[in-house]
This record gives sequence, C-alpha cells and structure tokens, in this order.
Amino acid sequence: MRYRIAGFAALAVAAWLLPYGLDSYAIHVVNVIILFALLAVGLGLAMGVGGQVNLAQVAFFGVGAYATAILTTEAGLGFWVSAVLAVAATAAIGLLVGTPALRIQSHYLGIVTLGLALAFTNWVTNAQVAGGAEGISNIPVPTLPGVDLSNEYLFYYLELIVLAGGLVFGEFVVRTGLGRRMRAMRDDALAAGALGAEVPMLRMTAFLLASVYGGVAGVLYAGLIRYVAPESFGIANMFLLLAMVIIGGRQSLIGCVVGAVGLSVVRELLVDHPTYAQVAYGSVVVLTVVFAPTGLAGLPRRIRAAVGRRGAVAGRLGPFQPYERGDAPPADAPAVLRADDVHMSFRGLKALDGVTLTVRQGEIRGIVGPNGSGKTTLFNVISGLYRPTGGRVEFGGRDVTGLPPYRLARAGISRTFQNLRLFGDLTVRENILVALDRSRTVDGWRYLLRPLSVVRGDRRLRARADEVLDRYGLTAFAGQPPRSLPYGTQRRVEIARAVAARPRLLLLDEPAAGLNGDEVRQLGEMVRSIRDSGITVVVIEHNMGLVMSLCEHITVLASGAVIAEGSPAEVAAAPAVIEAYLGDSMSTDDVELPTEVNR
Ligand SMILES: Nc1ncnc2c1ncn2[C@@H]1O[C@H](COP(=O)(O)OP(=O)(O)OP(=O)(O)O)[C@@H](O)[C@H]1O
Repeated sequence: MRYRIAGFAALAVAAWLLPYGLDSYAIHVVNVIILFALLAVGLGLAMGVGGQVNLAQVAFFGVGAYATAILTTEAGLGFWVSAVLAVAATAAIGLLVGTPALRIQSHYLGIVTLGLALAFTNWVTNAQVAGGAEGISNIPVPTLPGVDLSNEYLFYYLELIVLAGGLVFGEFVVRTGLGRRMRAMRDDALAAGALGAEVPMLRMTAFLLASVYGGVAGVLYAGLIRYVAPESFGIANMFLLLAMVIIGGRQSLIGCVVGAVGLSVVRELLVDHPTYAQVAYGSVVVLTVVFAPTGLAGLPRRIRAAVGRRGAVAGRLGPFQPYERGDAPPADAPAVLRADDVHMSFRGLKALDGVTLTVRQGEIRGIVGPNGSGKTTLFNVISGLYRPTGGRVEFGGRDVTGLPPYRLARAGISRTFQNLRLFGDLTVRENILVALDRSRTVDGWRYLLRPLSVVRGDRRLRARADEVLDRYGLTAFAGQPPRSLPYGTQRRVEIARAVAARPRLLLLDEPAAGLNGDEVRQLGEMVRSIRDSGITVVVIEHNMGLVMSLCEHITVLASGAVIAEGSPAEVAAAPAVIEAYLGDSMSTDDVELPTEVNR
C-alpha cells in the first residue's frame, strides 16, 4: 500500500512537471492524448466494468464537442454554461443509446451502438446547424479567472485535473456497491438479477457513465481545438479508442489510460506512415487478445496467479457455524409460496403442465422427479427468470407472476443454481457483498453528492460480509476468485451468497450435486440451520438420502405435472411415483436411487 501511494505521488509530480520539457507541438499532442485517456476511462466503465459493448463512445465525444460549439457560437452562451448543458445533452443521448441494451446484448449491441454513432456523424455532416462538412470554427476560449486557457501549457493542467478527477471517481464507483453490481452483471447478468441487482438500471448506468466521460472530453476538445468537424468523431477514431481499451485492459481504468497513452505514442511515431499505422494497431490488438486477454493491466495479476498456483498453500475451509434458532412457525403458518396451475411451454414443449403447489412458512420442501420433469423450470418461474405461459405465482400473499428477478429477489426470494453461477471475476467476499447490498441504482446520485455516505455504507457491508464468511468457514478464501476453489467450497459460497441476500424463501437447485458424502452431511446440517433461523427452503435434489432425511414435505414432478405430494413415507409409497421413475427399489428404508438418478 505504501509503495502504491509513493508510486502515485511520483506519477503526480512527473505529470505536473511534464510540460516543462515539451515544445508547443508536443504539449498539443499530450493534450489530445489526455482527452483520449478520458474517453477510454469512460469506455472502460461501460465495457470493462459494466460489460456493455459500446461503440458510440466517440459519438458521445462528438455530442459534447458539437453541443459546446453550437451553444457558444450560435446561441451565444458562455463557455462554461454551454459546457454544463453539453454534458447534460450527452448524458441524455447516452441514456438513449443505452436503451437497446435493455433488450439486446454482446455483438448485437455493438452493431446497434455503432449504427447510432454512424447516424450521428451523418447528421453532423449534413446538418446546417452543425456547419456541415466544414464544421464549426471560432469556438471561444474557455475563461477562468487568472488563467489564460488559450495557452496550451495551462490547458494541460486543466485537463490533467479533470482526468485525475475522472479516474478517482471511476475507481470509487468500481470499488464500491454500484461498480460491484455492474461487475457482477458483467460476469453473470442472470445471477446478478437473482440477487437483487437491478440489471436494466445498471445497464443504463453503464451508458450514462460512459456518455458523461465522453461529454466532458468533448467539451474540453472544443475548448482546446476551438474547431469541430465530423471527421474527428468518425469510426476510425472509435476503433482507435477501442484498441486503446483492449490493449490497456478494459477491466482496469488505469489500464485504459495506459492503453490510451501507449497507442497514442505509437500513432505519433507512425504519423508519416498511415498505411503501416493501421496494420500496427491491428497487430497489437490481435497480439493482446491472444497473449494478454486482460490487457497490459491484467498482466501482473495473471503472473501473480500463475506463480501463486505453484507456490501458495490453499486456505482451509472452516466449519459452518449454525445460526441461532428463530421462533418455530406455528403449525397453521401461512403459505409463503403458492403456485397455481402454472404452465410453461417452450415452442410447444410443455415443461410445466399445470403445477399447483403450496409451501408453508418454515418448511423444508423437497422437489424431486426424473430428469427433464420441469423442476428447474419451476424454480425459474418462481424466481422470475421465466414468465409462465399460464397460471399464477403468489409470494407472501401477493401476486408476483412475471415480475423481474431483481424485484422478486428484493421481495425475499433467493436461489442457487444447478450449475453454479458465481461471479468469476469477483472475489468470494465481493460475491457475498453483491447479495448483501440492497442499495438502489437510482440512488447513484450519492456518488456525486454524498460520497462519504457511500463509503460508510460500504464499510458496514464489508463488516457484515466478513461475518457471513466467518459463519460459513470461508474467511480463508475471502480475497480469492471463486473459480480457484474446490467444487464443494464453491457450492458453499453460493449458498452463503444466497442466504446473505436475507430471503424469506430460499430455492436450492441440486445443492448436493458434485459433493462427497461428508460434504452432503454438512450440507444437510447447513440447510436445517438456515431453516431454523426462519427461512423457508425449497430444495430440488436427486440425492434421495438427503431429501428423505431433510424434507418434511416432498413434491414429485413428472413430465411437468405434480404426480404426488406428502411426507417422505407417503411419497415413497405412492404408486404413481414408483411408476414414474423410482422403481421398486424405492422405499423409506431403502432410499438409495439407481445410479443414473443418484448424482
Ligand atoms: N429455456 C428452455 N428452452 C427450451 N426448452 C427448455 C428450456 N428450459 C427447459 N426446457 C425443457 O423443459 C423440460 C424441463 O426441463 P427442466 O430443466 O426444468 O427439468 P429438470 O426436472 O430440472 O431436469 P434435471 O433434473 O435434468 O435438471 C426439458 O425437456 C427441457 O429440455
């Protein structure tokens, strides 16, 4: 830490002294590089942190620059008033460009944002108000009392301060709740939603952040160059910017700056050889993607991980510390969950065919059935991943049919997944933090206006996360990415994460899959303790030994319909169940299933 602070201090001093060694051309180049760095940080926030492909970043830059140009020259407003309006306009455009992200993702989103960016260059090339192909000149010099900003040496310091502010703010976002939820969404949007992260709002926030950085860079560009023309905001610069972010490392904001500086220097060196320049950028990008997919900034971590894998001793999984017992629910406890005649069809295939089910408060309910009988689909409907094609789901007496996962999670439904959906690039502690964090994305204004309250809130969450880690014996792995852990430990992290969301109803999808005998026994104790703390549990499981010993009630599904329900003994004796898949081998005192179902 001390080295890091010393490093930053040395860098700050070097940056402050830099203009003293530069001629007037070089300082101009540096000023342009800083603008690219600011753009790259914005792009890094949207793409690297939020996982949203955004090929409109240079268009945001253009909107900021053009809005400043138009407002100062045609509307006659002062530079700074125009600047504020220009950034607001860019933010509005950013939200507009982000709207498609609510429906489409990955390369499709890339195509749409690129299309919108091209539409922008087309518009400015043809619109009279934007000066057509000639652009707009005579933008006034920004005024600052006592500072002559027509002097590029002084403009450098303005840019430097803005870039430093942008970096600090970006890092602040990345390392606290908002950025953590965005990173969780990037790693696994589905799991993030199931833990209460408001995925649509987070996607819009990613575009909002990118556009604000783009807008600010645009304003500075207008003030620096005092002339705007369409070619500065075209596709060539967009790809250059993209290359900067990929080379530097999109998941690290510092990496984005490094990429911007590095590639700009290469561009400057190759300025007399434009043909080779394009080939050079392309080659560097390809080499980076192949040999350092996390970019230059990711290299130290990869090296550390590689060395650590050889040398370090893995931490030990501690024992689970049971929860304190809550009050036992009364015998006539109300229903927490009610599914009423739920249907779910996939292009004609009936995965659920009129499932009706009531789960009372304080129960541990087992859901069993042959492969493909609709168990996971039922969970997906209850947790909002699928909107049922028919029927109704009630939670806590309220109709919640078709609500999005994040709303159901916030209402008190939490779940795990059959194939583990941990956030791979977050640490174990951060995985827990995402679940603990209930702040609303719309409260993101606090980052600007009440940053200290954000910091305090995050500190409280971290203390609670440490308690959760301690209870589940995971403290030794707190700082590690989950994928480095043994499978059984990962399963435990997922359960800890689901319970950290403080649900009233916990859905566990095959929690014993892949566990050894001792781990299954521990799992049983864990689930019982979770229930005793006051959380109702529904568990899908193929391990019949576990189901029979753990669940008071079992629902059996076959071909998407409930074929039996009752106590373990009743279910085991039901002829329909035996016929459906359990076979004669099933009885209450012989609970092992044939190997193909006992996994
Ligand atoms: N998204 C989907 N698109 C198309 N078909 C689906 C989809 N999800 C599930 N199905 C189909 O619905 C049926 C029920 O699947 P589901 O995963 O719910 O069964 P399951 O009882 O959980 O099975 P398993 O025990 O193997 O996990 C299967 O035939 C499956 O192929």
